[in-house]
Amino acid sequence: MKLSKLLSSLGISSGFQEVEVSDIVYDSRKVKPDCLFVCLRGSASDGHRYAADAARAGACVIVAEEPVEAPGAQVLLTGDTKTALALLSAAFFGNPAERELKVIGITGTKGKTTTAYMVHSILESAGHKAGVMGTIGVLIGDEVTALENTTPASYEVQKHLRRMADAGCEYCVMEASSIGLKDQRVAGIPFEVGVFTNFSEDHIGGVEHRDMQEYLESKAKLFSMCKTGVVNLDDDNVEGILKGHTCKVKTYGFGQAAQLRGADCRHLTRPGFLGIAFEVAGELAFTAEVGIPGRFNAYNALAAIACCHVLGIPVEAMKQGVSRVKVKGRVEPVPVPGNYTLLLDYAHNAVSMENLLVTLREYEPKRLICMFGAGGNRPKVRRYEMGEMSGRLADLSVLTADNSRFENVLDIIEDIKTGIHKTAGKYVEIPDRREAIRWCLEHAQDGDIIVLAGKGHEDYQEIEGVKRPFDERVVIREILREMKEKQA
Ligand SMILES: CC(=O)N[C@H]1[C@@H](OP(=O)(O)OP(=O)(O)OC[C@H]2O[C@@H](n3ccc(=O)[nH]c3=O)[C@H](O)[C@@H]2O)O[C@H](CO)[C@@H](O)[C@@H]1O[C@H](C)C(=O)N[C@@H](C)C(=O)N[C@H](CCC(=O)O)C(=O)O
Ligand SMILES: Nc1ncnc2c1ncn2[C@@H]1O[C@H](COP(=O)(O)OP(=O)(O)OP(=O)(O)O)[C@@H](O)[C@H]1O
Repeated sequence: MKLSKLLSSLGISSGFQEVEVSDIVYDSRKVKPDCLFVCLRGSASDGHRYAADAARAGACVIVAEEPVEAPGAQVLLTGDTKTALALLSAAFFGNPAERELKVIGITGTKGKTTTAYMVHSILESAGHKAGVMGTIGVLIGDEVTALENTTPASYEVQKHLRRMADAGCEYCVMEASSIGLKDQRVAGIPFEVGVFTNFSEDHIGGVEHRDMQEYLESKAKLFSMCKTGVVNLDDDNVEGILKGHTCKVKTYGFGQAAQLRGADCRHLTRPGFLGIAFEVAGELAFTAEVGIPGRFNAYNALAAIACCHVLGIPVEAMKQGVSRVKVKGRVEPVPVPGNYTLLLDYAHNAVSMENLLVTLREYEPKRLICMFGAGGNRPKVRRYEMGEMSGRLADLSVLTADNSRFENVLDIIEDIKTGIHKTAGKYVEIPDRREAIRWCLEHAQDGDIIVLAGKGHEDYQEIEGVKRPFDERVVIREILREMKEKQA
């Protein structure tokens, strides 16, 4: 693409010699001839240090916030290279969000992935092709491409928006993480709708947010980037989220003041299926039956319904969408032949495990069985806490491996047991995860709820630095087949 065309996205029309730019790159190790290199200040390093290397490797233009040495390349100085990267990338990929796609952004501490998949399910039920971008990866049709971040670097965001537009999508539903918003990874995207799910303490410290105020302000940015903001009126921080907003506002919640209200939540249960139903009132009136369990999923469904209401989607598609929704690894049911329920969930810390087990307990299982392990080379306190939580809330804990990384799985299990021993919780230890799943399936009784926690959407197990294929859906199918063959 011509440099002049790219620079017009930054409002620059003169001062540079015209060249053909082959690509945009922000990592000097990936520079290719005639590319434009953007220097970013990161958490561990500073791209400005690599400007000279990038120029020597063939970059023809360097975008920087301070003068840099760049032999043979033209240097463009700007006040904010992160925003520049976002705008240049949008132009490089032909501005897919301006011309071809309606983009919906979802922010909040919890429920982003689930709400995104609910909006996607409703849109597809209404006959609209939509893509999803977030923690699970990029979904286009049935194909999922993994991502390094929930909200990836702006160049990747724009590249995947282009892929969606080329695949004929009308919509992109994307998770806008607070760090993604702070880092300008979605800068320049004219969001059709921004959705706020909820706000609580998370992502503070280290390379993430300085404090809660910065975390809240980062999320709030979405509401000056979208046409309509759909916000949870029951959340205590809604005022903070809307501070400085420039969008129209649509409210949802289970309280009386919301424009779109939920009421009368009730559990739906039959063998192999758990869901939640509620009444939608206010601007719409119908019964929503959600195909995944938990009161929090009634909130996520109401958020998705409110978002689709703004988009003018008919009620019939909303009903169908929330009842059909499946989110990989988020209280995901797996079909089994017996009269019990088997679920996969991503919970891999004490807070999510508490949320999950308290929610499942509400379905009054005969026994609640929780199979889990804990990550190696991660803080031990997480293992003690998870052990204590499962010991307190499950009828039986099955202790096994997760991503042990470079640690011995038996040592990790010992740490989990330290937590369990603070409770009267029963447990069994089966260090091999496949064998632990087999044990659960062989010992399942009618009315049980068995949850395999920790891996969620992941399809690998990381042991000694190697990611080995391990998709629990496949493993379960194989074990069930072996059990059937043994019986025959
Ligand atoms: C702290 C943080 O957000 N880091 C992100 C950031 O990398 P960084 O700032 O650490 O990069 P750096 O190593 O300091 O390097 C700075 C610059 O110098 C460049 N460089 C570096 C070395 C070199 O030799 N040459 C060179 O050019 C780098 O390419 C980069 O442009 O930019 C990378 C590319 O966009 C991200 O992948 C990376 O996310 C890391 C993996 C991460 O863990 N981020 C977390 C905190 C995050 O973003 N999480 C959110 C929220 C998730 C949630 O809601 O649960 C997310 O959206 O994923
Ligand atoms: N609306 C909600 N309120 C509270 N907890 C929720 C809500 N939705 C989901 N959860 C809990 O959080 C877990 C993660 O849900 P989900 O992946 O949808 O959220 P997320 O915001 O994408 O999270 P993450 O950024 O950690 O991936 C769920 O398994 C559930 O236990």
